[in-house]
Amino acid sequence: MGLLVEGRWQDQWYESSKDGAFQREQAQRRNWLTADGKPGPTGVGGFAAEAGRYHLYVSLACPWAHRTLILRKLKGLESLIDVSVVSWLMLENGWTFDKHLGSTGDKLDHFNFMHQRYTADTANYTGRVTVPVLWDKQTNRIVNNESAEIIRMFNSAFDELTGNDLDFYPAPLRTEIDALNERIYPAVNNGVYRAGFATSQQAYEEAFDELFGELDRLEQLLGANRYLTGEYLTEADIRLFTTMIRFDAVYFGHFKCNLRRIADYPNLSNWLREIYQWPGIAETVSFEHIKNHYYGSHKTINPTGIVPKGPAQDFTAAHDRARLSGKGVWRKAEF
Ligand SMILES: N[C@@H](CCC(=O)N[C@@H](CS)C(=O)NCC(=O)O)C(=O)O
Repeated sequence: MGLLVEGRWQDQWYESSKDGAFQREQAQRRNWLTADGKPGPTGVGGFAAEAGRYHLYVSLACPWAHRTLILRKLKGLESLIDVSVVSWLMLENGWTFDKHLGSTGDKLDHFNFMHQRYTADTANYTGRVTVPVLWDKQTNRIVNNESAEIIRMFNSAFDELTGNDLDFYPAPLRTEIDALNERIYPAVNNGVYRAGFATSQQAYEEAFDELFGELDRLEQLLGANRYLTGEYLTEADIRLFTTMIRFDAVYFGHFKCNLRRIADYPNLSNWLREIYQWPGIAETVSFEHIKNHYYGSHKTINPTGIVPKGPAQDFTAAHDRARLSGKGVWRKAEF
């Protein structure tokens, strides 16, 4: 685990703040890929949607990268955007392309380390080397390394090329989706990390209480709603899914989020099984990468690197969600 300083790799664990709270660095590359190459909400323009031009770097262990893989799959982008998968083990060299440890290798340049991808973008890059990364082969630049934005681009930029009319961020539901994301990101998606990487009892307990407070609210919401916003499966569900699918196997033990398992929440666990069983989604889930990565890589919180064998889980078991009315994914009238 480390970071780049002026283009040089330094092995260094996360620095927490004075009060022991985990600080996540803001993603630094924020350009948008758009249908015609016009600039998006941030960054510069020039990144037009084209088949074969862009490459996605992911870890199958990482919940943020996982979102982008799901949108790539459900939006029919697999033949347009190829993927390189990093190794599950992230130690002194950060993310690597070690093929003996689950990586596909770097399909573009055969780099050994993900930090080489960042210095290929900017020779004197300073910052953490994170996944996902959306890379432009034409300009040799990182388009964007913020998953929340990459999934928005995937939701629409390629529609004319693919003819895919699924909409995970439909206009009439945006206010609700934004509000859910704003609650769920700090308390749940990042909340499990805030609990797991806290270096003071107080910071841990604050994260823990917020996390389970929010899970209780979501459990209640999913008692009335088939999906988070109601009848349609949206981006908000996908973003919650990638944290929930890792919860009982990793966050409960490794990150000490152990008030309750997701399996103990009837609505959340049935919702989780429904999403897991959604066509295409199970193929994006790798418990081999997930468990090996967290337990093997975080030596400060699991010094032996021993990976627990359990828990026994079956996400293919029947769910009860059909009792609530659902319409699947929203379809765009035109694009
Ligand atoms: N804001 C980023 C966060 C990505 C992120 O933190 N990824 C983790 C893996 S789960 C990572 O690459 N960490 C390496 C590091 O921080 O050194 C996003 O959502 O895309």
